[in-house]
Amino acid sequence: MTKLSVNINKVATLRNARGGNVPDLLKVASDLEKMGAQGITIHPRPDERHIRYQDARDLVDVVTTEFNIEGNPIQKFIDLVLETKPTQVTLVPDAVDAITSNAGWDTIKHKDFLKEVIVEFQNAGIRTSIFVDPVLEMIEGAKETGADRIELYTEAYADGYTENKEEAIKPYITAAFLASDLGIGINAGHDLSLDNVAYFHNSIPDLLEVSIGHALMAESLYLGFETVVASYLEKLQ
Ligand SMILES: CC(=O)[C@@H](O)[C@H](O)COP(=O)(O)O
Ligand SMILES: NCC(=O)COP(=O)(O)O
Repeated sequence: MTKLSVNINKVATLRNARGGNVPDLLKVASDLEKMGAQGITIHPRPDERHIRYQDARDLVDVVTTEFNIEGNPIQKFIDLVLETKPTQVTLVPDAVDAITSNAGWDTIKHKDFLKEVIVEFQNAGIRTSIFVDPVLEMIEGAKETGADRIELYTEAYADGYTENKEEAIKPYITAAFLASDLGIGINAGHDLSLDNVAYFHNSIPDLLEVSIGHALMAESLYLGFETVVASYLEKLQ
């Protein structure tokens, strides 16, 4: 079964816009779980543009499904994850000033660093995932790092979906089969949406989790959280 983990970064964006606590991030996370979300994902960036480090500390006592914290493993992030001990940590190599996550890891070049960080999280009982492009050498490199899972970076799939979905999905299928052969769990995320998620899910074997935020929030502005979450769950059956 593929779990839906809802990324609530953009709820924090709206909250921060007025400096208060509306919408209440903790209540939204809890309500999303009541509506069927099987995980909550956050990505506390160094500039705390949306999710704040304190949000992670508060959410760990609220989230009852799977709690996934994503981020670039700078020391401040490592310390936060070891302090809060979420279900999963997803390591993302994005630059501090990146408008959003925009690259997968070079798991060959950064093997030693990733191995060291991953062991530290695993020793704390935290499942580890690393954000990668669907490139076979990077999947093989991910195996070498000891990560429990990979998260396939799906922006390229989403970009190509409308034009030619059969072509857009090809590298992801190949990468997924290799990951499965290597015994690595498969997550996926970035720019997945109600339009493109079903085809991805139906094409990728052993897909354990999708984390979806930006599109889900935009879709919910029109349709509401309950309808949108239910639609995602139906497409992930
Ligand atoms: C890693 C990834 O693709 C997303 O999880 C990321 O959290 C999106 O970040 P923003 O919400 O800041 O665009
Ligand atoms: N890891 C992907 C994620 O959490 C959400 O990405 P997006 O749906 O906001 O692009």
